[in-house]
Amino acid sequence: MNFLPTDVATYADDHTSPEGDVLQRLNRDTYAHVLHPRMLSGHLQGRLLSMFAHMIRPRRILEIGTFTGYSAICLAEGLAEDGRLITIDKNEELESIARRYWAETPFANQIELHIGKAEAIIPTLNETFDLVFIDADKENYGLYYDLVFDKVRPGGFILSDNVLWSGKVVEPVKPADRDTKAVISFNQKIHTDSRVENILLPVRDGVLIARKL
Ligand SMILES: C[S@@+](CC[C@H](N)C(=O)[O-])C[C@H]1O[C@@H](n2cnc3c(N)ncnc32)[C@H](O)[C@@H]1O
Repeated sequence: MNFLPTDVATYADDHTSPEGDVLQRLNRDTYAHVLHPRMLSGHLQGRLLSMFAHMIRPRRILEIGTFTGYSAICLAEGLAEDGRLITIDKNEELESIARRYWAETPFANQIELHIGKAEAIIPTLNETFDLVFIDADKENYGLYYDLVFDKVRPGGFILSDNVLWSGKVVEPVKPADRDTKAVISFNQKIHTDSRVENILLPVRDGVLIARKL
Protein backbone atom coordinates (compact mmCIF):
# COMPACT_ATOMS: atom_id res chain seq x y z
CA MET A 1 0.00 0.00 0.00
CA ASN A 2 1.20 3.48 -0.84
CA PHE A 3 -0.57 6.44 0.79
CA LEU A 4 0.80 9.07 -1.58
CA PRO A 5 -1.04 10.23 -4.71
CA THR A 6 0.27 8.15 -7.63
CA ASP A 7 2.09 11.02 -9.33
CA VAL A 8 3.84 11.99 -6.09
CA ALA A 9 4.78 8.35 -5.43
CA THR A 10 6.16 8.12 -8.97
CA TYR A 11 8.12 11.34 -8.44
CA ALA A 12 9.59 9.93 -5.20
CA ASP A 13 10.55 6.71 -7.01
CA ASP A 14 12.07 8.68 -9.88
CA HIS A 15 14.26 10.66 -7.49
CA THR A 16 15.48 7.66 -5.53
CA SER A 17 18.63 5.79 -6.57
CA PRO A 18 17.89 2.72 -8.68
CA GLU A 19 17.84 -0.65 -6.95
CA GLY A 20 20.38 -2.28 -9.24
CA ASP A 21 20.12 -5.17 -11.64
CA VAL A 22 19.94 -8.12 -9.20
CA LEU A 23 17.16 -6.58 -7.11
CA GLN A 24 15.29 -5.54 -10.24
CA ARG A 25 15.34 -9.09 -11.58
CA LEU A 26 14.42 -10.56 -8.19
CA ASN A 27 11.47 -8.15 -8.02
CA ARG A 28 10.30 -9.18 -11.51
CA ASP A 29 10.83 -12.89 -10.83
CA THR A 30 8.82 -12.65 -7.59
CA TYR A 31 5.93 -10.90 -9.35
CA ALA A 32 5.99 -13.50 -12.15
CA HIS A 33 6.29 -16.68 -10.09
CA VAL A 34 5.47 -16.23 -6.38
CA LEU A 35 2.13 -15.89 -4.60
CA HIS A 36 1.46 -12.56 -2.85
CA PRO A 37 4.35 -10.69 -4.51
CA ARG A 38 3.24 -7.42 -2.94
CA MET A 39 4.84 -8.63 0.30
CA LEU A 40 8.22 -7.74 -1.22
CA SER A 41 9.53 -4.38 0.08
CA GLY A 42 10.14 -2.93 -3.39
CA HIS A 43 12.24 -0.09 -4.75
CA LEU A 44 11.54 2.86 -2.43
CA GLN A 45 11.38 0.95 0.85
CA GLY A 46 14.30 -1.22 -0.21
CA ARG A 47 16.44 1.86 -0.76
CA LEU A 48 15.32 3.18 2.64
CA LEU A 49 16.39 -0.08 4.34
CA SER A 50 19.70 0.05 2.52
CA MET A 51 20.20 3.70 3.53
CA PHE A 52 19.45 2.91 7.21
CA ALA A 53 21.88 0.02 7.14
CA HIS A 54 24.57 2.23 5.59
CA MET A 55 23.95 4.83 8.32
CA ILE A 56 24.17 2.24 11.13
CA ARG A 57 26.84 -0.02 9.59
CA PRO A 58 25.54 -2.96 11.66
CA ARG A 59 27.66 -5.99 12.54
CA ARG A 60 24.57 -8.08 13.21
CA ILE A 61 21.18 -7.74 11.56
CA LEU A 62 18.16 -9.94 12.29
CA GLU A 63 15.37 -10.09 9.73
CA ILE A 64 12.08 -11.82 10.59
CA GLY A 65 10.33 -12.65 7.31
CA THR A 66 12.70 -13.36 4.40
CA PHE A 67 10.14 -14.02 1.63
CA THR A 68 12.17 -14.09 -1.64
CA GLY A 69 15.17 -12.36 -0.08
CA TYR A 70 14.73 -8.83 -1.46
CA SER A 71 14.91 -6.87 1.80
CA ALA A 72 17.75 -9.11 3.02
CA ILE A 73 19.91 -7.89 0.13
CA CYS A 74 18.93 -4.26 0.76
CA LEU A 75 19.86 -4.51 4.44
CA ALA A 76 23.05 -6.49 3.75
CA GLU A 77 24.29 -3.67 1.50
CA GLY A 78 25.04 -1.64 4.64
CA LEU A 79 26.59 -4.41 6.76
CA ALA A 80 29.99 -3.81 8.32
CA GLU A 81 32.78 -5.64 6.50
CA ASP A 82 32.74 -8.51 9.01
CA GLY A 83 28.96 -8.24 9.51
CA ARG A 84 26.30 -10.92 9.20
CA LEU A 85 22.58 -10.88 8.53
CA ILE A 86 20.43 -13.62 10.01
CA THR A 87 17.06 -14.00 8.32
CA ILE A 88 14.18 -16.30 9.27
CA ASP A 89 11.25 -17.61 7.25
CA LYS A 90 8.93 -20.54 7.82
CA ASN A 91 8.33 -21.08 4.08
CA GLU A 92 11.00 -23.42 2.75
CA GLU A 93 9.62 -23.16 -0.80
CA LEU A 94 11.09 -19.66 -1.12
CA GLU A 95 14.62 -20.69 -0.16
CA SER A 96 15.84 -21.52 -3.66
CA ILE A 97 14.80 -18.22 -5.21
CA ALA A 98 16.30 -16.22 -2.33
CA ARG A 99 19.60 -18.14 -2.45
CA ARG A 100 19.79 -17.88 -6.25
CA TYR A 101 19.72 -14.09 -6.11
CA TRP A 102 21.86 -13.75 -2.97
CA ALA A 103 24.52 -15.75 -4.82
CA GLU A 104 24.71 -12.95 -7.37
CA THR A 105 25.54 -10.33 -4.71
CA PRO A 106 28.77 -9.77 -2.76
CA PHE A 107 26.82 -10.63 0.44
CA ALA A 108 25.99 -14.31 -0.16
CA ASN A 109 28.42 -15.45 2.54
CA GLN A 110 27.15 -12.86 5.02
CA ILE A 111 23.50 -13.93 4.87
CA GLU A 112 22.43 -16.81 7.12
CA LEU A 113 18.96 -18.22 6.45
CA HIS A 114 17.03 -20.13 9.12
CA ILE A 115 13.97 -22.01 7.94
CA GLY A 116 11.30 -22.42 10.60
CA LYS A 117 8.98 -20.48 12.84
CA ALA A 118 10.58 -17.28 14.06
CA GLU A 119 9.04 -17.69 17.52
CA ALA A 120 10.99 -20.95 17.92
CA ILE A 121 14.23 -19.80 16.28
CA ILE A 122 14.76 -16.37 17.88
CA PRO A 123 15.27 -17.76 21.42
CA THR A 124 18.05 -20.02 20.07
CA LEU A 125 20.06 -17.11 18.63
CA ASN A 126 23.02 -16.22 20.78
CA GLU A 127 23.74 -12.82 19.21
CA THR A 128 23.56 -9.11 19.96
CA PHE A 129 21.84 -7.24 17.14
CA ASP A 130 22.42 -3.67 15.97
CA LEU A 131 19.37 -3.75 13.71
CA VAL A 132 16.22 -5.90 13.58
CA PHE A 133 13.64 -5.86 10.79
CA ILE A 134 10.26 -7.37 11.73
CA ASP A 135 8.30 -8.23 8.58
CA ALA A 136 6.38 -11.49 9.15
CA ASP A 137 2.90 -12.44 10.43
CA LYS A 138 1.24 -9.44 12.08
CA GLU A 139 -0.32 -11.38 14.96
CA ASN A 140 3.14 -12.20 16.30
CA TYR A 141 4.75 -8.76 15.97
CA GLY A 142 4.40 -8.11 19.72
CA LEU A 143 5.88 -11.51 20.52
CA TYR A 144 8.83 -10.98 18.13
CA TYR A 145 9.49 -7.58 19.71
CA ASP A 146 9.55 -9.14 23.18
CA LEU A 147 11.75 -12.03 22.04
CA VAL A 148 14.34 -9.80 20.36
CA PHE A 149 14.37 -6.90 22.79
CA ASP A 150 17.08 -8.20 25.14
CA LYS A 151 19.17 -9.25 22.14
CA VAL A 152 19.30 -5.69 20.76
CA ARG A 153 22.21 -3.58 21.97
CA PRO A 154 21.42 -0.27 23.69
CA GLY A 155 21.29 2.27 20.86
CA GLY A 156 20.23 -0.47 18.43
CA PHE A 157 17.18 -0.26 16.18
CA ILE A 158 14.03 -2.34 15.67
CA LEU A 159 12.21 -1.60 12.39
CA SER A 160 8.72 -3.01 11.84
CA ASP A 161 6.95 -3.07 8.48
CA ASN A 162 3.28 -2.62 7.50
CA VAL A 163 2.35 -0.77 10.67
CA LEU A 164 -0.29 1.31 8.83
CA TRP A 165 -1.81 -1.91 7.46
CA SER A 166 -3.31 -0.29 4.35
CA GLY A 167 -4.81 2.44 6.56
CA LYS A 168 -6.96 0.00 8.52
CA VAL A 169 -5.34 1.18 11.77
CA VAL A 170 -7.46 4.36 11.65
CA GLU A 171 -10.72 2.75 10.50
CA PRO A 172 -13.39 0.95 12.56
CA VAL A 173 -12.05 -2.57 13.12
CA LYS A 174 -14.17 -5.57 12.16
CA PRO A 175 -14.48 -7.93 15.15
CA ALA A 176 -12.96 -10.85 13.21
CA ASP A 177 -10.01 -8.83 11.84
CA ARG A 178 -7.25 -10.16 14.06
CA ASP A 179 -4.40 -8.77 11.96
CA THR A 180 -5.59 -5.17 12.23
CA LYS A 181 -6.16 -5.57 15.97
CA ALA A 182 -2.65 -6.99 16.30
CA VAL A 183 -1.05 -4.12 14.37
CA ILE A 184 -2.93 -1.48 16.41
CA SER A 185 -1.95 -3.13 19.66
CA PHE A 186 1.67 -3.49 18.49
CA ASN A 187 1.93 0.20 17.56
CA GLN A 188 0.50 1.15 20.95
CA LYS A 189 2.86 -1.21 22.74
CA ILE A 190 5.94 0.40 21.14
CA HIS A 191 4.60 3.91 21.58
CA THR A 192 4.12 3.38 25.33
CA ASP A 193 7.38 1.47 25.86
CA SER A 194 9.60 3.84 27.85
CA ARG A 195 12.65 1.76 26.91
CA VAL A 196 12.59 3.08 23.33
CA GLU A 197 12.31 6.24 21.27
CA ASN A 198 10.05 5.72 18.26
CA ILE A 199 8.95 7.25 14.98
CA LEU A 200 6.30 5.97 12.57
CA LEU A 201 7.31 6.74 9.00
CA PRO A 202 4.38 6.76 6.52
CA VAL A 203 6.55 5.20 3.81
CA ARG A 204 4.78 2.60 1.65
CA ASP A 205 2.63 0.66 4.21
CA GLY A 206 4.28 2.29 7.23
CA VAL A 207 7.60 1.56 8.94
CA LEU A 208 7.88 1.95 12.72
CA ILE A 209 11.38 2.64 13.96
CA ALA A 210 12.23 2.03 17.61
CA ARG A 211 15.63 2.95 19.04
CA LYS A 212 16.54 1.16 22.24
CA LEU A 213 17.61 3.66 24.88
C1 LIG B 1 5.92 -9.68 4.12
S1 LIG B 1 6.80 -11.15 3.79
C2 LIG B 1 8.48 -10.62 4.00
C3 LIG B 1 8.94 -9.71 2.89
C4 LIG B 1 10.42 -9.45 2.84
N1 LIG B 1 10.92 -8.98 4.13
C5 LIG B 1 10.73 -8.42 1.79
O1 LIG B 1 10.58 -7.23 2.07
O2 LIG B 1 11.06 -8.80 0.66
C6 LIG B 1 6.46 -12.10 5.22
C7 LIG B 1 7.17 -13.43 5.32
O3 LIG B 1 7.02 -13.88 6.68
C8 LIG B 1 6.98 -15.28 6.68
N2 LIG B 1 6.38 -15.73 7.95
C9 LIG B 1 5.08 -15.63 8.34
N3 LIG B 1 4.92 -16.15 9.57
C10 LIG B 1 6.14 -16.57 9.98
C11 LIG B 1 6.63 -17.18 11.16
N4 LIG B 1 5.82 -17.48 12.18
N5 LIG B 1 7.95 -17.47 11.24
C12 LIG B 1 8.78 -17.20 10.20
N6 LIG B 1 8.37 -16.62 9.06
C13 LIG B 1 7.08 -16.30 8.94
C14 LIG B 1 6.17 -15.63 5.43
O4 LIG B 1 6.46 -16.95 5.02
C15 LIG B 1 6.61 -14.55 4.44
O5 LIG B 1 7.62 -15.03 3.57
